[in-house]
Amino acid sequence: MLVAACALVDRENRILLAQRPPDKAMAGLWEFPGGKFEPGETPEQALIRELEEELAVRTQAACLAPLTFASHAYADFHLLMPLYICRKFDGIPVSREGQTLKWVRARDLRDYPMPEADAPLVPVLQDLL
Ligand SMILES: Nc1nc2c([nH]c(=O)n2[C@@H]2O[C@H](COP(=O)(O)OP(=O)(O)OP(=O)(O)O)[C@@H](O)[C@H]2O)c(=O)[nH]1
Repeated sequence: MLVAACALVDRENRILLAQRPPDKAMAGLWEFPGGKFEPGETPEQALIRELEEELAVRTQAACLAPLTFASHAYADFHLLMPLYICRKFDGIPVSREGQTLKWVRARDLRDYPMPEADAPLVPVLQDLL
C-alpha cells in the first residue's frame, strides 16, 4: 500500500497530528495527515488532495519537501509511506473527517501513540525541529 503523509509544521515549529476516529482500523492512534494515492496521482497530488479533504488546508507541490519514508510490514499489508514536510500552507486546519487534531512539539511526539510504521519517523523530525 502506498500512502503519502505530511508533517505540517506551524510558525512555532509544532507538528500537526490527527487522531484516527473510533470506527477505523488503528483507532485512537495519532498519525500524520495524508492518505492513499488514487490511480494516476503523483504523491504530491495525493497529499494536496488529502490535506484539502481532511483539513481544509491548501498547499502546492513546491511547498512539499521530501523528508524521509516509512517501509513497514503490517500483518495484512506492507506500507510504503513517503513523509513530506510542509511549512507553507493556507488555511487553519479543521477536522473534516472526525479526527481530533493537535499541534505537538517535536520533543513531545512520544507522548502520542502512533501506528507502528511511524516509529522511525519520530527521531527524524526531532533531529530536524
Ligand atoms: N495518513 C497516515 N496513514 C498512516 C500513517 N501511519 C500508518 O501506518 N498509516 C496507515 O496508512 C493507511 C492510510 O490509509 P488512509 O488514511 O487513506 O485510509 P484509512 O485506513 O484511514 O481508511 P479509508 O480507506 O476508509 O480511507 C492506513 O492503513 C493507516 O493506518 C500516518 O502517519 N499517516
